[in-house]
Amino acid sequence: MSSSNRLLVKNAQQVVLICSGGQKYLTGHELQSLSVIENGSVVIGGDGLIKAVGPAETIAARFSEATFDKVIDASGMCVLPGLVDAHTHPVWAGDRVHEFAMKLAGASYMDVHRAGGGIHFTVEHTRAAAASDLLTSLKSRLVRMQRAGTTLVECKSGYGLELHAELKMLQVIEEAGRSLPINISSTFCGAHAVPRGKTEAEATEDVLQVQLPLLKEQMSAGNLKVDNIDVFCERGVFDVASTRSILRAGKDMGLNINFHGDELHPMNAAQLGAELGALAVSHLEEVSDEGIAAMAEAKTAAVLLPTTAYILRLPQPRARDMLEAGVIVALGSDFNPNAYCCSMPIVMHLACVNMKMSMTEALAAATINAAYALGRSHTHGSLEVDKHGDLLLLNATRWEHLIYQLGGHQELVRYVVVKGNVVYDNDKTLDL
Ligand SMILES: N=CN[C@@H](CCC(=O)O)C(=O)O
Ligand SMILES: [Zn+2]
Repeated sequence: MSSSNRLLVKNAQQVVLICSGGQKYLTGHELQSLSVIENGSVVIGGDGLIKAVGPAETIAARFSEATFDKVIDASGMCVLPGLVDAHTHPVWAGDRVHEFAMKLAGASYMDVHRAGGGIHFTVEHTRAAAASDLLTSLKSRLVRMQRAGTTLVECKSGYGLELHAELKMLQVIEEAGRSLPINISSTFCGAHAVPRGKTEAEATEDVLQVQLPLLKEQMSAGNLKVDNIDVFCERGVFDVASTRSILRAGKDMGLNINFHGDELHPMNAAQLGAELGALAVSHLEEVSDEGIAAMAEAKTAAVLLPTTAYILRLPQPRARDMLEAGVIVALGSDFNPNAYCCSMPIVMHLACVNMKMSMTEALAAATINAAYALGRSHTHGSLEVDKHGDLLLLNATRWEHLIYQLGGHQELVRYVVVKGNVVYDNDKTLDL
């Protein structure tokens, strides 16, 4: 074989495939052990897709005549698929460090929100910010995520709450995806809160009659690419009826349904997600048994966000009950001004300790199942032939170090690779 390939990663102590049978998600007993090759190699072709992955000797023999743009000797290292962060709010201006002190002193999330802080504070600053400033801060946040191993990330709008500011945020997300080597799944979240001066009914009408039609126009004209629709379905924010009408309208435009539900109060949002064929519902701290059963049946993924429960001292999402019921469990960082965390390794650690997930469950939730929640598990989330050559290399001989070493990813992650190109080399500053 003599065609040119982009990258050979050879002789890794472990290559963690996650799965090897083309599964789109993993549930139940499939999560007890993941597919791992001891002493393995990976080849990424000139198209950036995985051409081969297998035992080092087999790959060496098969590619003995091949040429590679780059070869990494991964002796003593582990190779994993790039991590997938299934829920973030990374476009905003104005941090909320002052609110952290209030929350530590006992104020609840909704106390702060009702007092005009929380999302409202961020909306005010984001509306006033120039797109170029939002882009600069978004890019630096995405780079931080990437250095912690994330190669596919969901990014929401939702701090505009009116047409022009929402479109500004979506354009900034799109521009970041064009200028940085990271995969983005973009989400319209114009119903993230009821804006000041409007009732819930008026805000719902604005999303249905103004924001979504204009978004559709922009998408049809090829000016904007958006993947998902989101609503914050919560008591005092959007009720089930408003949520249903907005999500249905988004689905009619071809968007995947992926929304916030059952976070602070039980709202039957999980059942709503199942009814609407949602790809995912996030949060679920207050999900009911019926909601869990409905999500398992409908194959609606549960995107669990361990940082939120941790920071807000909420009850932990019932990960074990969901896993036992066969729900597709995914993870997200929920990066936002309330939960300032860019690191999926920390998220996995919290999921294991606080939500009682095993390390194999957490890694699958942060790879193949998170990719499923974004409708991308046919191309991302595992190291299988023809998927994107997105991976990370760890300075460790067992992959579990990535979860075990709390906050240790800065030293552990040696390389991050996207479509066969090294986008982060921990030993060098790359000029991308
Ligand atoms: N719960 C609603 N939305 C975000 C928080 C956004 C914010 O507080 O700015 C979340 O997922 O945690
Ligand atoms: Zn969120």
